[in-house]
Amino acid sequence: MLTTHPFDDDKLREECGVFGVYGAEGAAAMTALGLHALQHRGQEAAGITTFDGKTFHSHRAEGHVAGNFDSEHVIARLPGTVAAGHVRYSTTGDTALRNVQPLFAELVSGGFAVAHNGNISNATKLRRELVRRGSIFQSTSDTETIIHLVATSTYRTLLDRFIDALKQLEGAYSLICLTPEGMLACRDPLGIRPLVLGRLNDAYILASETVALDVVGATFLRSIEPGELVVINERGLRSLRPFESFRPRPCIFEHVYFSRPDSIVDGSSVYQVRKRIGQQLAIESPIDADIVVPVPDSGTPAAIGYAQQSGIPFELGIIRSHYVGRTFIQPGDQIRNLGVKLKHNANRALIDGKRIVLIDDSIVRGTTSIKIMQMLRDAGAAEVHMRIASPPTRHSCFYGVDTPERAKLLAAQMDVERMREFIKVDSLAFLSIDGLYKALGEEGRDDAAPQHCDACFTGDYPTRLTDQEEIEQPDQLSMLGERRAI
Ligand SMILES: O=P(O)(O)OC[C@H]1O[C@H](OP(=O)(O)OP(=O)(O)O)[C@H](O)[C@@H]1O
Ligand SMILES: NC(=O)CC[C@H](N)C(=O)O
Ligand code: SF4
Ligand SMILES: [Mg+2]
Repeated sequence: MLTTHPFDDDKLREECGVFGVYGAEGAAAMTALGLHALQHRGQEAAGITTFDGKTFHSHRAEGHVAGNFDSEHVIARLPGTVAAGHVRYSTTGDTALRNVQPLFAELVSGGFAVAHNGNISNATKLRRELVRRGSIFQSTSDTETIIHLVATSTYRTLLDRFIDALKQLEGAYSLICLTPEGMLACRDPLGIRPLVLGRLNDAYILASETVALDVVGATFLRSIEPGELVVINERGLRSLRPFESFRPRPCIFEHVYFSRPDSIVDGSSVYQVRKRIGQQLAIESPIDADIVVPVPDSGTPAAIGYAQQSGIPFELGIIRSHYVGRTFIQPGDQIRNLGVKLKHNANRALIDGKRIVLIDDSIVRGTTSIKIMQMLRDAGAAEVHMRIASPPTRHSCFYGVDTPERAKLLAAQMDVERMREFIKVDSLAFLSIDGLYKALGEEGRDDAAPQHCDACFTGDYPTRLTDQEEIEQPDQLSMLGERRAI
């Protein structure tokens, strides 16, 4: 099976990606392309469901989009002008075929397929109640609770049932659903996870990120607003606001790490924001050095910004192999420990004798930093000053990002000085939380009403975390899988 990250389990990984097409010939092939552009968001599994006006068709598999959706006969088995697709990194429920999305069920209203990016923070509680009332779950995914809530709602129309279901959810969800009555897509009331709308001739396209619109040649229309529900059918697109309105709290980490730099997220170019983050970092934590070196890939735009602001030359002092992770082998511990060395290599000719400013976007467990640091010393670096383009990651994410448990987050265990000693760098500094908001065009963080979710930095979770509050009863979690932890 083709998967990524076999060498670095337990890291802060990506999340999930969703893609939808309404009203285009070859909707499945288009969805495969869209998912390919979203592959960085989830590499455990991929799936596409289509509707041909009468019947739903589905293909779901573990592994990457390429390899599962690149053959003509797979696409030929997915006819229809309407499609929804998903790439997955699990947050609730194990990595098994039964949890691969889109999930599908036959309801009283006909077929219902759902693709979900996010995580429902009261899924265990909802599931327990549903099971008690007779629901028979087919998966261990939080996403399946949505299907059962729609199925068991006492409202008459499918739309009202769907809204009734959404109102019972807590946490983060960008959803694309296929029904015989059309496509339903929505963002949770705080807009924690992204979702954008595009147009390709007469078709509507929905995607987690604008890069997926670009790949099929669609025009970006706008972001789906936090709390917005769109219904797309043969009469066109209708926008509804089923929730009371809140101040949006979109995920700030999309800008730091998750989204592709060529995407526009909530109106901002990810690349430009990352460059501004680097500039801000240079203002906050200057240092005398010979070269600025990024930890590729995601440290690169911030390093460009740091170099431009400080006037210190930018150099590719570390080269990343793009083939690591694309392997058929799941290695044992001994090989796993070689991981970052296989992935990154010091560009010795450049490093030898130099004072280096090393830029990465984040430190999670510290695995990357420790190995890169050793590599730079071995290559003859005179000094290494590490600058991190985000505040210390001290808390787990419960909104669709597969973070390690809190005990494994380096910054949850140590203060910055101890981290510096642990990583063995000459100096270490993180971007301030206000600096991060400044890079996003704000004056700073509005502590009274924060403009983003930034809980992994601040611990300020914007929703209730019902399942976490009840975690003392471990038998509940055993239903949903093993991976959640505080
Ligand atoms: O402290 P750690 O646990 O090592 O995790 C942090 C590292 O993980 C991410 O990179 P990753 O290698 O996943 O992907 P990238 O190539 O997109 O930067 C992130 O950009 C950091 O480099
Ligand atoms: N990372 C995600 O958005 C995952 C979606 C869903 N919670 C799942 O585990 O399948
Ligand atoms: S906790 Fe962090 S990664 Fe998770 S949604 Fe909030 S900002 Fe994003
Ligand atoms: Mg990295």
